[in-house]
Amino acid sequence: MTVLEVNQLKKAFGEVRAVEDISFMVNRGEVFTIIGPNGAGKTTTLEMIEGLLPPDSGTITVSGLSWSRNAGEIKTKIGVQPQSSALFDLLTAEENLDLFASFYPRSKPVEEVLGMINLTEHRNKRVKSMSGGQRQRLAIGLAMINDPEIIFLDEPTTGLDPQARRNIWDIVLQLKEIGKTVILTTHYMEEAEKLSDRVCIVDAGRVVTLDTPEALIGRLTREREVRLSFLEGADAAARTEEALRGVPEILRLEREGEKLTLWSPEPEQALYILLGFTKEQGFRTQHVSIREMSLEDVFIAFTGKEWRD
Ligand SMILES: Nc1ncnc2c1ncn2[C@@H]1O[C@H](COP(=O)(O)OP(=O)(O)OP(=O)(O)O)[C@@H](O)[C@H]1O
Repeated sequence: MTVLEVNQLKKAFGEVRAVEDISFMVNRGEVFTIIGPNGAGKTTTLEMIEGLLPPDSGTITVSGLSWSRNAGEIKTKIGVQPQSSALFDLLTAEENLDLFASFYPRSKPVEEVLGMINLTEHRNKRVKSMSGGQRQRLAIGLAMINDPEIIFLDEPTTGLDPQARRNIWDIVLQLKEIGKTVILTTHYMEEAEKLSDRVCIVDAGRVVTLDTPEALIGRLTREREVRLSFLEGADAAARTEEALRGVPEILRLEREGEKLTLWSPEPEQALYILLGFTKEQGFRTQHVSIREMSLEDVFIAFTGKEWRD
């Protein structure tokens, strides 16, 4: 069931065409991640969906409602993670949650939210003495205080250390478990791959591709990189390289000393041929690996830009 539908959104700031044409639909209960290079239009898109910025054209439907007619109702259905700078520094975690809860006619018990964001023990800690990770968790808590259907998290893990980042992943997965829809942006590829049901890649204000991480990776060329090295050293590697030239399953070969790398659309078959030859010659191989494609390869293939991490 669709909970969010975005159709042909456009937004310009003077000469800057931040969002050219963005359309997508999000299903209930999914983690939907928007990724893209710097300035691709991700934040502008989120701000339009969140009702903070009016689009120049296009439509946004949240659970069948539109901002122009049902703004009050939409506000009860969405939760937006505030910038951690918007938290009240002198208030405790619990006081911040109480305050935000008072803005809504209906809210989730503060106790429950503290548990979900793993701040029960720190409920009486003031924001100003919290770590970056604790502040981000509190910001996510504020986004869920009105028990919304859709939760927007704009780069919730940027600048956090790996452990703090993982703690945030746990919260996202818990939200998914209880049936919430999460719209996420991130600059971390591993995060997008791990958390998302579907990933939408935007570039220059347009959707360039949208699918599950697995399907996106599967759409790339089936060529795989196979690496190995030879215990007998460079000579054995050179002789194997020579023997494999012209094998139809092997598209390309590169050698550096005792290390050999090859590219093949049928890596298992290529390895079978290669190992047949090395066995015959009495060469011993080690560090054999087939590199799998990742979301990072998808990103580079679709945007032509390196991923920044
Ligand atoms: N209020 C504004 N006034 C003028 N230009 C803006 C404004 N907000 C965004 N832009 C411009 O619109 C483009 C898209 O910006 P946006 O912040 O949506 O990109 P983003 O994909 O979120 O980028 P990042 O990954 O760097 O956060 C950029 O060129 C940006 O400079």
